[in-house]
Amino acid sequence: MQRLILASSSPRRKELLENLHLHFEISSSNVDESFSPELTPEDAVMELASRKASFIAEKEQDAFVIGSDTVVVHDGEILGKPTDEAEALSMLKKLSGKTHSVYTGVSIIAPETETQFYEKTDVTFWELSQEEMDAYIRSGEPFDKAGGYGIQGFGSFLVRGITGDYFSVVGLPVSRTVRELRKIGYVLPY
Ligand SMILES: Cc1cn([C@H]2C[C@H](O)[C@@H](COP(=O)(O)OP(=O)(O)OP(=O)(O)O)O2)c(=O)[nH]c1=O
Repeated sequence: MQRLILASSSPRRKELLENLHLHFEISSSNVDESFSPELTPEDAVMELASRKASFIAEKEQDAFVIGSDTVVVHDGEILGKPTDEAEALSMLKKLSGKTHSVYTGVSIIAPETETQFYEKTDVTFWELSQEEMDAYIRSGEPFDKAGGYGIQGFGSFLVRGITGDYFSVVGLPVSRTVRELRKIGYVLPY
C-alpha cells in the first residue's frame, strides 16, 4: 500500500485533496518561509514547496509527500500574508480594479525522485470602495491568506474574473497534481 502525505497545515489544501478521493495523511511542515528577493515568483513558490515536502520526506522515506506554496504577485511585487489591518488594507488597495497573478508551486517527493511544478492564475478584482475593503478586513478573512484575500470565501465578492486554475488560487492545483503523481508511479484509484 503506497502512502501519500500532504505536508500542510492549510485546511483548504486538505479539503482540495479530499475532493480527489485519495487516501492521505496530513503532517504540517514547520519551515522557514523566507526566500531570496532575487528569485522569480515561480522559483520562490517551488523552492518553498520543496522545503515543506522535504521537511516531512526526511522522516517518511517510503511515502509520496506533497508540499505547496502560494503567493500573489502585483506589479512585480510578491505579496504574502498580511500581518495587520494596515497591511491588509494596503494590499486590497493595490489589487483593486487591477489584474494580479497567483502562483502556486508544488513539490512531490517520492522515494526516488522529486517533481516540482507551478501554476499561474490571473485574477481581476472589481474596483473596491473603502466600505467594501473595511468590511472585508473586519471579517478577519485576509489574515492567513496570500495577498490578503480568499477567492473561495467572503472574498469571492472582490473577484471579477480569473484566467487559469481556480483551485491553484485556493492553494493546490489539484488536477495537475494527480497527473504528476501518476507519472511518478503513484497508483490512483481511477
Ligand atoms: C489568493 C488566495 C490564497 N489562499 C491561501 C492558500 C494558502 O493556504 C495561503 C498561502 O499561504 P501558504 O504559505 O502557501 O500556505 P499555508 O501557510 O496556509 O499552509 P502550509 O504552508 O502549511 O501548506 O493563502 C486562499 O485560501 N485563497 C486565495 O484566494
